[in-house]
Amino acid sequence: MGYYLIALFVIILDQFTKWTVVRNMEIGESIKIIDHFFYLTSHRNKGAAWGMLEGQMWLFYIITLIVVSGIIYYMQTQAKGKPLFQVSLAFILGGAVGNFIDRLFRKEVVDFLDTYIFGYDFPIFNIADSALTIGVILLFIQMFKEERKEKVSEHG
Ligand SMILES: CCC[C@@H]1OC(=O)[C@@H](C)C[C@H](C)CCCCC(=O)CCC[C@@H](CC)/C=C\C=C(/COC)CC[C@@H](O)[C@@H](O)C[C@H](O)CNC1=O
Repeated sequence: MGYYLIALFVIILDQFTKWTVVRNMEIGESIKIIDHFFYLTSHRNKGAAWGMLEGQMWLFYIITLIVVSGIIYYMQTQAKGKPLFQVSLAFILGGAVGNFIDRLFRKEVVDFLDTYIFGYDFPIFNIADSALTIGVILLFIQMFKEERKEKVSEHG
């Protein structure tokens, strides 16, 4: 149950930051935080990453519901007793739900984290995307750990 609180925290932080951007910034408005590195730019995305599949909301609902139900199933079964596994799933769960709420009520996703560190044309993203990406990375680390553990036990 504790791990769901991580997802809840991600959702609340994600929705609060998006709500603040929507309330205080015009679309397209940009606030410089660190010159040439980091800006807050109010942006909307009707698609997935990089604006893929723009407007395909039903597809996004279906994918998100599959992702969310898969995660809850894994949290109740395979991830039992594996903290890193649980935490990575909780981050992905929080991110997926955060963007799902936007897609449901706004029919688009609010983005505002505008960086030039990852390469000039890196898309503008949000807290939910960050949680999803962190969750995916942690999941890979977890899978790598599991694989190594099996290797060691095989060879003793
Ligand atoms: C992060 C997944 C995108 C997120 O997926 C979601 O919601 C999930 C739960 C449901 C989608 C319907 C399906 C995802 C398809 C997978 C995908 O797309 C592969 C992406 C790779 C990814 C590593 C995992 C790299 C990085 C992306 C970005 C930067 O992330 C830090 C760009 C974010 C900006 O394009 C921003 O405008 C996006 C906008 O906020 C809507 N966000 C979504 O669709």
